Amino acid sequence: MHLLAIENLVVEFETASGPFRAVDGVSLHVDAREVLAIVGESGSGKSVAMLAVMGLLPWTAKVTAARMEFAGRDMLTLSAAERRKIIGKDIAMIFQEPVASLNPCFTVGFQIEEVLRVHTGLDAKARRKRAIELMTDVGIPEPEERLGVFPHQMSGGQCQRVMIAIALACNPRLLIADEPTTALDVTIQKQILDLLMKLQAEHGMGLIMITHDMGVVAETADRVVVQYRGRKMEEADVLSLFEAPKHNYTKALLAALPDNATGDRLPTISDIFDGYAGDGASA
Ligand SMILES: Nc1ncnc2c1ncn2[C@@H]1O[C@H](COP(=O)(O)OP(=O)(O)OP(=O)(O)O)[C@@H](O)[C@H]1O
Repeated sequence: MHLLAIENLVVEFETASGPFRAVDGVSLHVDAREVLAIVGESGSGKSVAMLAVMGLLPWTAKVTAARMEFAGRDMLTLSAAERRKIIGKDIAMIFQEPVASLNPCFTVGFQIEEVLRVHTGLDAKARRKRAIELMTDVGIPEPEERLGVFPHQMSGGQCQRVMIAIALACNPRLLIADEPTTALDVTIQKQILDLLMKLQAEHGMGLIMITHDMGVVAETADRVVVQYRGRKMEEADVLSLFEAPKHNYTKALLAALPDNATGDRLPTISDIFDGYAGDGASA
């Protein structure tokens, strides 16, 4: 049994110009202790697919799937109350903009302890102790003092560490990281990726890494799903994908890596993959 299994997921938004299909029949799975990267350029429906799993899409979104199971439970038929018990506890998500993801009005300590209050039976003293433990785990120095600060008093990297602490507060079985390093300085990106990989291994979590960056895929993933215009183009283990990509779009993503630049300009996806009609044509 997979930790998360999705079959034929479709997400359609009601827009002023009619229905818009952001996710078009995506199937994927992830197991415990496995890192699955979902890669594709901006707008390919990576975030929307995972927000559908979390139940975090606005009412204008219509979500259908042949199957959406988490740890053997059918997520499609869960009541809102049952889903709330799983989301934030067994499945947690971190986002691209750590500063914007935290509430500016509350201290970091309050925000970590609030998750523990909602999802665990810990009393106030135990919650504080656990919050200090979590701040230590994510590498924030002087954790006791830092619990009293507000998000704007921390750097972007530190805010992302706090978001990771909040996500890990209830020992989730699955963590979804949506472009977790994109908004951070290059020097900090590596630290945050290393931290995520260390915590994933220590906790034996399944991890879904949403990214547009093949470098991040190479550093983190066991298996990769390549998505384009809402559709899955290719799925492979990470070595096969880099050594023998099957789909033209995957080849274009790889060719657009800075290391593969030959002239004085970086190639873009459309330089390599022009004229693609979205029909799943492979090389
Ligand atoms: N609430 C919404 N209403 C209408 N369209 C939406 C809504 N949310 C997202 N979309 C559209 O769905 C498509 C997929 O968006 P999504 O955020 O999943 O892309 P992505 O691959 O994660 O890229 P990015 O990394 O830029 O977020 C985009 O075209 C986006 O404009």
